[in-house]
Amino acid sequence: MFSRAAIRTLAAPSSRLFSSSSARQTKVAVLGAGGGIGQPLSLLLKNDPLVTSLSLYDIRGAPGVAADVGHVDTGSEVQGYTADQLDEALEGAKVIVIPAGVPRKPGMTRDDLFNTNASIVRDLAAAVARVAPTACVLVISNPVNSTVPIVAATLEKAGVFDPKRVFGVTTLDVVRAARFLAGITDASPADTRVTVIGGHSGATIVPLLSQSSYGKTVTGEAYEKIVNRIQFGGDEVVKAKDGAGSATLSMAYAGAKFANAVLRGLNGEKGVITPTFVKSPLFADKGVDFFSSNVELGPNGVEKIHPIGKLSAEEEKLLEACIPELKKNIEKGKAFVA
Ligand SMILES: NC(=O)c1ccc[n+]([C@@H]2O[C@H](COP(=O)([O-])OP(=O)(O)OC[C@H]3O[C@@H](n4cnc5c(N)ncnc54)[C@H](O)[C@@H]3O)[C@@H](O)[C@H]2O)c1
Ligand SMILES: O=C(O)C[C@H](O)C(=O)O
Repeated sequence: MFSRAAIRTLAAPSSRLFSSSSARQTKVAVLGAGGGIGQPLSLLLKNDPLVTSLSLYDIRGAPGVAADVGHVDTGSEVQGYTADQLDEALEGAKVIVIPAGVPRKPGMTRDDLFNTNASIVRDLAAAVARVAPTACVLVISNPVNSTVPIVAATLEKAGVFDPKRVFGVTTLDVVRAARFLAGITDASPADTRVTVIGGHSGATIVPLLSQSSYGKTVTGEAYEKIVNRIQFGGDEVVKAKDGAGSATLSMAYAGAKFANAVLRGLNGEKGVITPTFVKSPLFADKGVDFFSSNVELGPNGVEKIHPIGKLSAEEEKLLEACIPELKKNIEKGKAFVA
């Protein structure tokens, strides 16, 4: 049915999504694995050659997802855990991805999710502090601008916070920016990478189009439009899903891509650089001590936080609008734990 070459192609791991360095391999845990993001994310992680063991936890449905994903013919072992098995799920995990929590419905902001998701994320972080205190924690649950400070403050309270190992996953903004820019320039998304800084909601999302060779050709109304689309891409999906949730498939792709970058860094690969929302000195003097910017990943997590570089006048204005909102979101997260 298939030629030898075709069989080889089918068996090869996806080179588009995952890059693989020679592997010191790793146990990865997904908390919220039964959800809209958790399921496809688990499938994609099963296909990542850097993952040796996949631990799937949710308050409902994870054993079923694990049984299903576990039949995929890649090398990693998969185990599912029920609501009362969180500690077992975290045992030995080096990377922990958290998409647990409720998604938006039309008309809601990400901040409207705070009341439900803050305590979910805090309780998961407390378990991480207890069982896997040196793991890298990748936070997807919204509102990311507040949930990352919640995770950091919870780990800090337990005396195990390492700013190099807590990440807000803002990769979907980067993925969207590349896709949308490719759409209006007819270039390949591989050539339209855009650094996106700030946070992960509306005005706190600041795309630096001026730093991209294709991006800087976009001006006037087209510029206003694409910035708005990158900042509010999430709303587009929420509206189209019409009450059935928010981005899950593109988020799973983005989450797997970022997890692979972290794994490559942990494996000692050099030059792994991507935007992510971390404890950062860049705008600490303005009271914003978590910020997304290009970060080099390495064997300990964050290796180096890159400066934001030169901004256009429009980007300076976007940044001005970002800072006060981000500050409010971060303070809300910290206050919740304090
Ligand atoms: N960072 C981003 O770019 C980004 C993108 C999309 C969605 N999100 C966010 O990700 C979160 C999840 O979205 P979704 O569409 O997968 O939602 P979903 O409702 O489909 O899935 C959430 C899962 O979390 C589980 N869960 C709830 N409480 C839990 C707990 N205490 N421990 C473990 N699991 C728990 C639920 O059982 C469910 O399976 C939302 O907060 C959403 O806003 C973030
Ligand atoms: O929009 C949302 O609520 C989900 C996510 O943050 C997104 O950007 O798609």
